[in-house]
Amino acid sequence: MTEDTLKQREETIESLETKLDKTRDFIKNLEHRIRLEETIRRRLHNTIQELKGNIRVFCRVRPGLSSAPNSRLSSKITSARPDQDALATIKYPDQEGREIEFAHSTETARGSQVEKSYGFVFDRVFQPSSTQSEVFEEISQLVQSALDGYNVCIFAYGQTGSGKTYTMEGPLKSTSSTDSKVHGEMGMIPRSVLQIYEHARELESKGWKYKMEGQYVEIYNETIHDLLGNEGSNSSSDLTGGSSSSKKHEIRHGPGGRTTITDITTVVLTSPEKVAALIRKAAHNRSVGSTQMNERSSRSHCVFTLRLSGTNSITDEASEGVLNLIDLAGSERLSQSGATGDRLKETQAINKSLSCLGDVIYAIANKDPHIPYRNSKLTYLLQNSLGGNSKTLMFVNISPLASNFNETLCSLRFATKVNSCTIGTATKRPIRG
Ligand SMILES: Nc1ncnc2c1ncn2[C@@H]1O[C@H](COP(=O)(O)OP(=O)(O)OP(=O)(O)O)[C@@H](O)[C@H]1O
Repeated sequence: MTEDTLKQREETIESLETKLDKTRDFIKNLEHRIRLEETIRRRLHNTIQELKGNIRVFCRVRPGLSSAPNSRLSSKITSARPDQDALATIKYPDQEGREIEFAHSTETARGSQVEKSYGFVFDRVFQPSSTQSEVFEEISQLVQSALDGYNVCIFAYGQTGSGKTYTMEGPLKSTSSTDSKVHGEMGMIPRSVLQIYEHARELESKGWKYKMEGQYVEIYNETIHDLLGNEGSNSSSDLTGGSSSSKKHEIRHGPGGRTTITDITTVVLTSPEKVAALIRKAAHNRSVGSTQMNERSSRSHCVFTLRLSGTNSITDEASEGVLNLIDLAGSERLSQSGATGDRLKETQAINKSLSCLGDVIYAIANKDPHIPYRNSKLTYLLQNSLGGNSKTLMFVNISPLASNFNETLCSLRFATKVNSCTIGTATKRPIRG
């Protein structure tokens, strides 16, 4: 090689190195801008959520019974007799999907029929034809908030058989099947976790690393049961088999607004498959309870908690958010249930804890000096996830049957009260350590 060629090559290398340095600087600059934009996105996202209100109510109407009734569904709608299975007259008057109107005829003392109409307005009304994915689209922004470091509570409220579990979990088989129709029926819990996984993975390129831990508990007759526990095991779970533990669990509120439950199983969620296994195990433990306690699933509150801790090694930011998804116990009134003995005790416990939930929400909205969190296990457990530091959404699930009209009216009235509450501005949870 001549000296000239060598020199030429050296010059080319030098020029390429300079170009490479410039490109490196450019990339560094872009990465810095992306990180800044992520911080701005978080702030803007939160502002949008605040403008929408920190407490929102969505109404969802379950489809009617098909010609070949689902036996579980028929047996759940206890007050419906075949001759009363007619659908109520329901109208959805507005284009925006926020209004619902129920028409109901009653007989006067003279035996003539009068039709009365009852109208309600919510943040969103989902008709029976609404799919799980349409419903999730409306809550996905809220789920994102938990990843951004906020506390989020999503409740499903309504009478037994109105579609609370379907909304939250979907049909049980949907969490394990790859069949696309069944998969399409997945409820809010698996969809939330999947979305969180996807976002967390995207955020890795911006320096964020997340740890996700899940817990699933049942509150039955004011007692906490671990739905992920194995009899005789301690705090870690392999999510296989097992039945609900009979251990006594206490709620503890620690520093920095962190709530823990003693002796509870916490599962580190490393894959969507693990979430599906978690839901299957919780459902199994619940059904074990049901056969022993006569349809216990309808008589207990189920709380799925996902704790998301994130750290950013580049910007030194940290966030800790909690997402609670709660399938509340059936809300039917005592007079309707005709309960006696143990059933009466159960119904009283449910009614008390549901009215405590209402009281807590009103007290927060009224800025009362005393918020009665301690009046029920459910509100005490959710103390740090309800109030100024949180975002709350309530689904009011309702039945379309005319025979369920009175219960539907009660549910819609409760939900209207909740909807009239405005909870203070949410702030991020303080970071531990
Ligand atoms: N939107 C829907 N689309 C199709 N099926 C639904 C829908 N909502 C509910 N169902 C079906 O209706 C039945 C009762 O619903 P689900 O078990 O969710 O009621 P629930 O309110 O959770 O009752 P419980 O208080 O007993 O837990 C189930 O068989 C469920 O699959």
